[in-house]
Amino acid sequence: MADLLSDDEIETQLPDDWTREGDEIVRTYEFDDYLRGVNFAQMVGEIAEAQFHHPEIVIRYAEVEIRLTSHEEGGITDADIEMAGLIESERDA
Ligand SMILES: C[C@H](O)[C@H](O)[C@H]1CNC2=NC(N)=NC(=O)C2=N1
Repeated sequence: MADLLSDDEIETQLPDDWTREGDEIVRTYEFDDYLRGVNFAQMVGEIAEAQFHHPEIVIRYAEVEIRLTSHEEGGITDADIEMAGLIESERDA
């Protein structure tokens, strides 16, 4: 059971371009077209399965919103921060 992060820990550990919204960390990625977003969502899903830590993924036209929280802990933990970092590194790949 991971510990909930403090407000300061979240603030300092949140990757660039991610924002905190209550018990979630959020980022919206923009794409040139819809299917690039769909493909990105698939990649995020694969990371989620590997990590066994699953975000909410909202696929819109030319953008994908990712929301992360640790449901069992009821807030933001290291698992969320780590997942955001993994998504960022895949996005940059
Ligand atoms: C039973 C529970 O859903 C599982 O242990 C995992 C699956 N994926 C999960 N994903 C997220 N974001 N939070 C969880 O607490 C979580 N729990």
